[in-house]
Amino acid sequence: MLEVIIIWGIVFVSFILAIQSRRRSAQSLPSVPYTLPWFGVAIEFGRDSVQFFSKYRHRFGPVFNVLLTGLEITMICDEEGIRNAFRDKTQAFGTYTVHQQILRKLGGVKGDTVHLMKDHLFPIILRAFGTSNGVESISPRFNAEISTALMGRYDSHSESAYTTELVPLVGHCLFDATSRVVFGDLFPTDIFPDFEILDQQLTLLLSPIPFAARKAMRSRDRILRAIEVYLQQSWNGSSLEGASPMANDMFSLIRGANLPLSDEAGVLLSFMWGMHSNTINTTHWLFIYLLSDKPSFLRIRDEIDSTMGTKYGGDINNFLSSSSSTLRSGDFPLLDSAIKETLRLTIQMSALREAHKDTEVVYGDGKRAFIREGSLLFLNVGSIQNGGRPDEESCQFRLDRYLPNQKDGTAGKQPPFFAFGSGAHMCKGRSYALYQLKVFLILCVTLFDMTLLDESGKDFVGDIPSSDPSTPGLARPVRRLLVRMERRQDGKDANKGFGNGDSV
Ligand code: HEM
Repeated sequence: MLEVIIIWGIVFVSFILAIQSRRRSAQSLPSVPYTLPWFGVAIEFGRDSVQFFSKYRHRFGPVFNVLLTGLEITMICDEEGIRNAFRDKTQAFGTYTVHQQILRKLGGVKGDTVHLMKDHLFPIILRAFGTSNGVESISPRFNAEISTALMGRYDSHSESAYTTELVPLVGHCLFDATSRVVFGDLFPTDIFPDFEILDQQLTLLLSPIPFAARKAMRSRDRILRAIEVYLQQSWNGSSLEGASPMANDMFSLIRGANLPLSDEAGVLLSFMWGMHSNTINTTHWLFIYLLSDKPSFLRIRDEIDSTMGTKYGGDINNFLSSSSSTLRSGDFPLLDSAIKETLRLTIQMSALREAHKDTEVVYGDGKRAFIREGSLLFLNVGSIQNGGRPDEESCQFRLDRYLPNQKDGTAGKQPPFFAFGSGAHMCKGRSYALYQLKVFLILCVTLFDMTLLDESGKDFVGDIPSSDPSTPGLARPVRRLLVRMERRQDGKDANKGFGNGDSV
């Protein structure tokens, strides 16, 4: 009997809170209606977040409130509003909540390590991965590791051509290379399949029903155990054997915080997720867009072949041993545009903020959205970057959209681009991310003829596979695609020195 009274009591209080919350929201912004107290719009949002935004943006305009698992969130789908929230002139917004969720649920961290991460580790990450000097210092090792990873996979097949799944090809090469660059050769790169599951199921893991993500939790636990073993074996009291200076600086701070070993591993896992997930997914999409569109692919290949010939004497080894600054000099403008276009289309939404005080966000043509202290703000970058409706031109992949000085004047009409965020919390690893994307694509295109295949191994025809609508960060394709890799017979000069065990 007592239990029944308690349960009814909870239900009653939830309803009152829900009604009050609706009344309060109604004073300022429109609210998406819901029937389930506390859960709010969770089911509709979780099923297809892209459709959710498109529907309610159309109905309520670009700024509206939702109740999502007990949290009152203001959704902003407006360029001016997003720009202003990123700029955060009144310093009203923080990122504590989102980092805490990542550390707790993805990293399994039990203690409070958000300040360690934000205030101490992020500046180190920015110096190493967000500046040209930082990337310059790690690029020689990255070039060597990525070539070994790519050619190692090719050499392990006896035939001159082999077929493989696109996701593991891209994922393994980038994951292995960057993990070794940062953490050294002792790092257990064989955790990649578990990392992939964790990334795939992240939305479920972050949801209030994490038991639905049991598979991801098991993967997380296996990864944590492997990182713990790595730390125990490679830490010699002052450095991690073979690791980069940035990893040593980071880990010295983590060790200095006197955390249990499991939390140390969890902090590293959270960092690793930020370092790999978006980069791997973007590279994956870049290949899908280019390989499914032959004319675009051939234009990119011509650009790469021609620059390889004129600037690097037709030898990819010269390219790999050159300074990373040469890649920033605008020698591959079409490739730069293709990467930006891929990011524009695939980043669905990117930023969550909490309001430390009552404030306002100016949006549209001067409208003001009132944001109450304690509520959350969701900056829905995807809806302003890619138009949101499949019939719109801005939803199509256009290789030269971001080419500078377009003759037809379209450069002036480029859609907004916030794939790396903006303002104080802009991505700390953006320079390294772009560097990896470029080098990997240039290597693949120079050394291989690549053909995209469908699940049955036939040449891929038709539309670009749709993305998983439940992933709120960077889109993931729902279809499994294969790729045939065959050593290029033309452009032999650029190929020289590669294959059959030769290394850079
Ligand atoms: C294509 C690859 C990448 C994309 C699209 C990307 C995108 C983003 C975005 C949209 C944010 C959120 C900004 C915000 O909340 O306002 C972010 C934050 C961050 N990114 Fe990246 N990222 C990429 C690669 C990387 C890499 C390689 C690293 C290296 C470790 C990295 C480290 C970080 C960190 C530490 C933050 C948190 C910044 C803060 O809250 O101050 N990212 N990234």
